[in-house]
Amino acid sequence: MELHITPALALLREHHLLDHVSNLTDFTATSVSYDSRKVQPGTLFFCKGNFQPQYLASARENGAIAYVAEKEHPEGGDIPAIIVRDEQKAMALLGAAFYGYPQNDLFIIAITGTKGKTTTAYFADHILAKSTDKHIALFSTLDRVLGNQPGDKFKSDLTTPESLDLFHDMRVAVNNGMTHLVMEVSSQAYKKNRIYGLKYNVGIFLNISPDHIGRNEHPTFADYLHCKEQLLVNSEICLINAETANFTDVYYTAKATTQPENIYLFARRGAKVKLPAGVEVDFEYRNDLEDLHESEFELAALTDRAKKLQLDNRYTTSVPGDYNEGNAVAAIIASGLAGAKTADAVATLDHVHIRGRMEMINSQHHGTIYVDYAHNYASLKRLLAFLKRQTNAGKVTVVLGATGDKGISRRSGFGKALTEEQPDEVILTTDDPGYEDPMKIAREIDSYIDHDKVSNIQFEMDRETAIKMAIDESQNDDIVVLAGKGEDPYQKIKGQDTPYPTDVKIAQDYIDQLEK
Ligand SMILES: CC(=O)N[C@H]1[C@@H](OP(=O)(O)OP(=O)(O)OC[C@H]2O[C@@H](n3ccc(=O)[nH]c3=O)[C@H](O)[C@@H]2O)O[C@H](CO)[C@@H](O)[C@@H]1O[C@H](C)C(=O)N[C@@H](C)C(=O)N[C@H](CCC(=O)O)C(=O)O
Ligand SMILES: Nc1ncnc2c1ncn2[C@@H]1O[C@H](COP(=O)(O)OP(=O)(O)OP(=O)(O)O)[C@@H](O)[C@H]1O
Repeated sequence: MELHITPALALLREHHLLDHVSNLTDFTATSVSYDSRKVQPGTLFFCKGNFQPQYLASARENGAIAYVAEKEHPEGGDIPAIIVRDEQKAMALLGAAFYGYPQNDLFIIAITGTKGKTTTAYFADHILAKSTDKHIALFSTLDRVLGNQPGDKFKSDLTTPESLDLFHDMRVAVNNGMTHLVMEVSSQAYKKNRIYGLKYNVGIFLNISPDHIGRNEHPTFADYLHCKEQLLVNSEICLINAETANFTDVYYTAKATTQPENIYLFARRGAKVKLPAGVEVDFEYRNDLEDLHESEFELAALTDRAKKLQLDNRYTTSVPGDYNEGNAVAAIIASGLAGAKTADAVATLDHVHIRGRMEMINSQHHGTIYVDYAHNYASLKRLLAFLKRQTNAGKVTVVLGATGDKGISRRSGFGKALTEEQPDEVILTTDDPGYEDPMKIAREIDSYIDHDKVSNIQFEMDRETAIKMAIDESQNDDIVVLAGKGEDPYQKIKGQDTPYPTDVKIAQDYIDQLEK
């Protein structure tokens, strides 16, 4: 891989990003990096984010051949300085060019939404693994999978990687023979222009509700919505959940750049959807059976173009929860648009397992324990509403805390969801308190709970003890929900990722100990 200065400057000019160049020489970069510690001779270095000038000095020492920045830095010495109007945009464009536009060799399904991205991504990944004979790459919050060898799979640090990492990983996937990619797209990725210029074959918009609003994330809900909608602007085919909040706004954003015949809508049968005149729902689904272990639903095409995909069928998913039916439907349709057949979905959706999403631990005498990543109002509300509908379920106990230093609105959100859904017992505990006092966070959540509706509330700041308390107090048909942490093997405390065994391990070990 390489990038010559002439096409690099032409690309930046074309996008109106080039301000000026100093110390111009003829060079070809043989590496690109935004991290001075990874610079090697021949690297084009990007000064981005919380950049410190000394990083540029050390990049030069390590052999940087030129740098891209929003202003000149004396530490750059006499190497070429490419001064741009937007560093992140420039980095994304030059990154794609350096890695030879790997996106052109992939059918890309991109997924956004406040909730359900990871679940939908795993559903689509399973369907497409079958239909493409495992030529499918996955960029998710949990894992990044670039091929089928053991070394091609690793844990993700970000939901949507930094642009240079994104295009690098796409290139590796293409070189590994992958033909399709399923990727989650976070609103931050648009905010930070990590995916500037990237186009998708199919873009899925699942839902939106207030989240990720605050310091270091989005200043307002409008900004959050705007960032999420950029996914549709960049998609050749748009697939939208007609039940999403802000639907009209979302639909017209899609329509601004996509012909209406390439915008597909789906909704649950009977859902109250408000569509603009002349716009129809293309697919509807209806639940046939839901229980605590799986969901069975029927998908039906309503419009002629939807019928052409031949996806009408009854499907079973192994991840319970009515909201996961919507996620599965999105995955089935998107995969169908990528060439998968209904049989590929039927054969795969009933054995998808996603770490930290409705992970179920069965016990003989202490009910069923669910570990679920529900960590805001929308997800906790949907989860508890689903569990409440299971008529054979006994007492429901919820163990949860809220993160410190960010997502402050989640505290009132939890209080609201608990008040509305009224579990029998709540144990407030610790969940990534950061620099805050977990007891203070717990008291704040408690202050938003209506105690006339939910009266059995306990405080136990040691999460392991809280989980054991919930299990001790449950029996037979009872349900214990361990919410918020999902599969995290750490607690974020005072800037450190403090090792934590995971909710699943604690619960499973304790059940094993109680029932051996
Ligand atoms: C606010 C934000 O987007 N921050 C991201 C950003 O940080 P940054 O650019 O400021 O980088 P930094 O780590 O402070 O360092 C500054 C620069 O100096 C460089 N450096 C640093 C040290 C050194 O010795 N030499 C050197 O060159 C670094 O490589 C970097 O280029 O770029 C980093 C990667 O280069 C990310 O890890 C970091 O994400 C932080 C950790 C983060 O938590 N981001 C969250 C908010 C996020 O993006 N989340 C979304 C999901 C949430 C959603 O759904 O919206 C996600 O996509 O994961
Ligand atoms: N469509 C949905 N609507 C509401 N809640 C959902 C939906 N899908 C999943 N959830 C809930 O949200 C939690 C997180 O799901 P998932 O990881 O699929 O979403 P995500 O969009 O990737 O989340 P995040 O951005 O927080 O990583 C699940 O554990 C579940 O409780």
